[in-house]
Amino acid sequence: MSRIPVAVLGATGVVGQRFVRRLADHPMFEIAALTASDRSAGKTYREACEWRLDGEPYGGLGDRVLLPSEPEKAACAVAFSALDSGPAKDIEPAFAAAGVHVFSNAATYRMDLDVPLLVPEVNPGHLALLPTQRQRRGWKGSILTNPNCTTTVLVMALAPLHEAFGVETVLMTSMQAVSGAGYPGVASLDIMGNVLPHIRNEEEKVEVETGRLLGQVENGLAVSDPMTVSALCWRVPVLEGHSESVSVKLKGDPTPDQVREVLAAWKPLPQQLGLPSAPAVAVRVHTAENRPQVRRDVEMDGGMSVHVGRVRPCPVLGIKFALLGHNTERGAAGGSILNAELAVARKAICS
Ligand SMILES: NC(=O)C1=CN([C@@H]2O[C@H](COP(=O)(O)OP(=O)(O)OC[C@H]3O[C@@H](n4cnc5c(N)ncnc54)[C@H](OP(=O)(O)O)[C@@H]3O)[C@@H](O)[C@H]2O)C=CC1
Ligand SMILES: N[C@@H](CC(=O)OP(=O)(O)O)C(=O)O
Repeated sequence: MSRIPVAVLGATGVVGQRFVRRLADHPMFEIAALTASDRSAGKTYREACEWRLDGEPYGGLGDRVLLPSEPEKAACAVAFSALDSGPAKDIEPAFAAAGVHVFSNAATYRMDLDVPLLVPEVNPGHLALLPTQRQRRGWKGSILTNPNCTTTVLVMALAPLHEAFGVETVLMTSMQAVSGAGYPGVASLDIMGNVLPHIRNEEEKVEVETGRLLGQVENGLAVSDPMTVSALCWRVPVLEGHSESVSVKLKGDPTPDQVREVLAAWKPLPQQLGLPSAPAVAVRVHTAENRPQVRRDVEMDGGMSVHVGRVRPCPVLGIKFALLGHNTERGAAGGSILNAELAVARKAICS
C-alpha cells in the first residue's frame, strides 16, 4: 500500500516535533508538508525551531522549507494539527473545507456534537459522527480530535470498567507533568521543589470530556454518558507523564480482583486490528505495591499504554487505583496518529 501524504500543522512546537518524530518512519503516512506561523514560513525547519526531543533531530527533515498554515499551500489528504487552540479555530476548518482530514490536538472543536472526540480503544464507534459533520458543514474533509491528555489517560482505564460493570461516579486527582504546559511552560522558579494546585480549565475539561468519550452516538450526534466526574488537577515537577489517583463507583460493586481481571483481559479494537501505533497491551496492570512510577513505567510501549496499579477497596466509592500515562505521546501526538490509523483502517477517510 502506498503511504498517504500528510501535513504537520504547527510542526515547530513541542507537540509538532513529536508528530514529526513519530511520522518520520511510519508505515501508513508520509510527511509531505510542514507548516508553522507566518513568522516561520519560508525558513527551513532547522532555522525556525530548536529541536527539543531525543533521537534524529528534525526527523531527518531539517532542510525542509516550512509552509504557511494555509490549505492552498499545504493541502494533503491528511493533516495532523499541533496548532494552538486560537489559530486552530480558523485554520482547521479551512483545511477541512479544502478536503483535508484534520486530526487535531487543540481543544477548539472537541465538544462540538458532530466532531469525533476519539480514543481508538475507547470509542471507535464515534467515527460515525463524520457523515453528519460533512453534511452539516458542507466539507469534503473533516475534523477529528483527541481529548485533553489527563482525560485520555483516565478513559483508557475507565472504558473497560464501564463496558463490564458501568461507571457511576469518578473522583480523580492528577499530578501532571510540566511538558503538558508546552515550552517554556511553567517557570522553573515556580515548579522546582513545589506543586501547583491549578491548571487553567483542566478540571472542567476532564469533567466534560470523560462522559463524552464514554457516551454514545445517537441520530448522528454525540450524546454524553450521565456519569458524575470530579477532577482536581495539580502540576508537579515531573518532565513527562501524568499520574492520577482514581476512586470510582461501579455498578454491582465488583471486588478489586474482578476489576484487575477485567483490565488485564481488555483487548479493544486497535489491538485486534494490530494498528501500527497501538501498544500490544492497552492497559498494563501492575501488582507491585510501589508501581506504576513515572520514571520507570511511562516510556514503555512508546508511551502508548497506560498503567494501573494499587487496585484496592475504597470505603467511599468502592474501588480506587493509581493510574499513569504519557501526556505528550498517548495524550497528544501518538494518540492523534492512532486516531488516523483507525479512521483509515475503518475506511472512514481516504477510502
Ligand atoms: N491532547 C493534549 O492534551 C495536548 C494537547 N496539546 C495541544 O497541542 C497544541 C500544540 O501545543 P504545543 O506544541 O505545546 O504548542 P507550541 O506553542 O509549542 O507550538 C504551537 C505551534 O503552532 C504554530 N502557530 C502559532 N500561532 C500560529 C498562527 N497564528 N498560525 C499558524 N501557526 C501558528 C507555532 O508556529 P511558530 O513556531 O511559527 O510560532 C507552533 O508550530 C495546543 O493546542 C495544545 O493545547 C498539547 C499537549 C497535550
Ligand atoms: N492542559 C494539559 C495539556 C493541554 O494542552 O491540554 P489541552 O489539549 O486540553 O489544551 C496539561 O497542562 O497537562
